[in-house]
Amino acid sequence: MLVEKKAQAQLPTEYGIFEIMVFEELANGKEHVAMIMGYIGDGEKVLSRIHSECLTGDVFHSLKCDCGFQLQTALANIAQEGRGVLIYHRAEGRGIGLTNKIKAYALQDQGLDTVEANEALGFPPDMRDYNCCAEIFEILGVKSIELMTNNPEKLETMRKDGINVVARRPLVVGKNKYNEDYLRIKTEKMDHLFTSADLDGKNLALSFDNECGNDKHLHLDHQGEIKDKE
Ligand SMILES: Nc1nc2c(ncn2[C@@H]2O[C@H](COP(=O)(O)OP(=O)(O)OP(=O)(O)O)[C@@H](O)[C@H]2O)c(=O)[nH]1
Ligand SMILES: [Zn+2]
Repeated sequence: MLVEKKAQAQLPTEYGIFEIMVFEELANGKEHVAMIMGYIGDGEKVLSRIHSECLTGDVFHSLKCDCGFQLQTALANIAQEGRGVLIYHRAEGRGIGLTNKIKAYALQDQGLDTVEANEALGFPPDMRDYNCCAEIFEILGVKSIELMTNNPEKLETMRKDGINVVARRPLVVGKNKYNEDYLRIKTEKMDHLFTSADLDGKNLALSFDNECGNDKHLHLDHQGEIKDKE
């Protein structure tokens, strides 16, 4: 047993009403979250997302990665179907934690890419493992999933751990001039499943007046489009 369910309640959100459950990972005390919408029923073909924690992207709407855009889109897709599960996997910074991720960002400011920055800090490019997520699906009675991801390792771990992946739904949103390299490195060095059309495709229109963008409020809609807000 990798995780233990600790708490559950209803959580109304702007996407609709979810059931939120907290699972403690026994090996390290991490509190993973499952957001469940609708009736899981027979557990077949459940629209799902394993979302790795990214404080900067998810909370502060950073443009340096695509995480925040993916989180919003995944929740919106689940709401559209009225049934699904999002696991919020507490693996900040691909498992190296927030402090080290920000140290890696500082190295990226000096020209290193995401993989080189991790390595310069003495870490492998990606320290995540998804076994606890498979166990959470199992506890929820989810047997087969349509997984929203571009990461082949998530698909492989689910299959190995007995969760049948019936389909992959690509999640390509939020591309902009600040995360172009980050997305490219994901295909070139991490085997993520982007097409060249995804990478060459249209960037978000950023409507900053300055490079910091701190003189305007920006509104991000669910498709990752950025619009001015009054
Ligand atoms: N170490 C490190 N972690 C990062 C960096 N940028 C984002 N992250 C973390 O990367 C994780 C998300 O991983 P990604 O590679 O963007 O995407 P993924 O989860 O593997 O794949 P998808 O399912 O397609 O989203 C989050 O935990 C982020 O905090 C970075 O430059 N360095
Ligand atoms: Zn991110």
